[in-house]
This record gives sequence, structure tokens and C-alpha cells, in this order.
Amino acid sequence: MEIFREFTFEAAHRLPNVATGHKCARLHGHSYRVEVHVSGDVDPATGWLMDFAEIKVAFKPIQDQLDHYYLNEVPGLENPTSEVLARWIWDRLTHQLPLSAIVVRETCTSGCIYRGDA
Ligand SMILES: Nc1nc2c(c(=O)[nH]1)N=C([C@H](O)[C@H](O)COP(=O)(O)OP(=O)(O)OP(=O)(O)O)CN2
Ligand SMILES: [Zn+2]
Repeated sequence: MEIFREFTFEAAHRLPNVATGHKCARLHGHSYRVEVHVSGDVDPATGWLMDFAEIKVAFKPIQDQLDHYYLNEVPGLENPTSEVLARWIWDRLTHQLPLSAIVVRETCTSGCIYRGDA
């Protein structure tokens, strides 16, 4: 079974390694949406894999570190693509939760799914 919880945060960024003239080299912001997916067995007593609230508690320090910040200034996010951000979040949660995927959406139509190890 797999469950997930979605979080949102607002942040600014620019992409320093894109080609000259690329629009994403300019400072801009996104209303980021992040899904944290966890997988495992459903406990027959509780009827759940884990309380959604546990995912919220685990994600809170990450949200506090990212919300209304300039991502390029956050250690490890100097090149804050969706891919880099998804891996960065995974690395901070993988020792606390049985992660199966981190989904990062920068816009309504663009995003990234990271399942670890790639
Ligand atoms: N593989 C990736 N490609 C791009 C990333 C990324 O993180 N990984 N990021 C960006 C920019 O951050 C950009 O702000 C978001 O991309 P885009 O989908 O182009 O957003 P738009 O809303 O501007 O899309 P349009 O439909 O072209 O208006 C770029 N690429
Ligand atoms: Zn962007």
C-alpha cells in the first residue's frame, strides 16, 4: 500500500546553469507543491499504514526551511531544479519515513517524481 500527503510552499529561485538568455536564469518564484509518498503494510488493528499526521510532522522542518526563502541560498540547493529539490527532500526524510516517492511540482504542468537512488 502507498499513501501520500501533499504540502505547499512559496519560494523564489533562479537556475544558474541554464543557457544564456534562458528565462529561468532570471529571479522568479513558484508556489511549489510537494507530495511525500510512503509505502508499507496496513496495520490490521489501526487500518492504516501510518497516521498522515506523522508525515506532516516529518515534513515540517523542511517546509520551515523552504517557505518564503530564496532557494539558491539554502545549502544543497544552489542549483534548485525540481530534480535537485526532490532528491534534497528525499535525503532529509528517508531516515524517518518509509519513502516510496517525492513529487515536486513547480507549476501546474511541470514537475518531477523521485523514487530514490537515481
Ligand atoms: N527538467 C527541468 N526543467 C526545468 C526546470 C526544472 O526544475 N527541471 N525548471 C524550470 C523553471 O524553474 C521554470 O520556472 C518552470 O518551468 P516551465 O514548465 O517552463 O514553466 P512555465 O510556467 O514558464 O511554462 P510555459 O508553459 O512555458 O509558460 C524550467 N525547466
Ligand atoms: Zn522556476
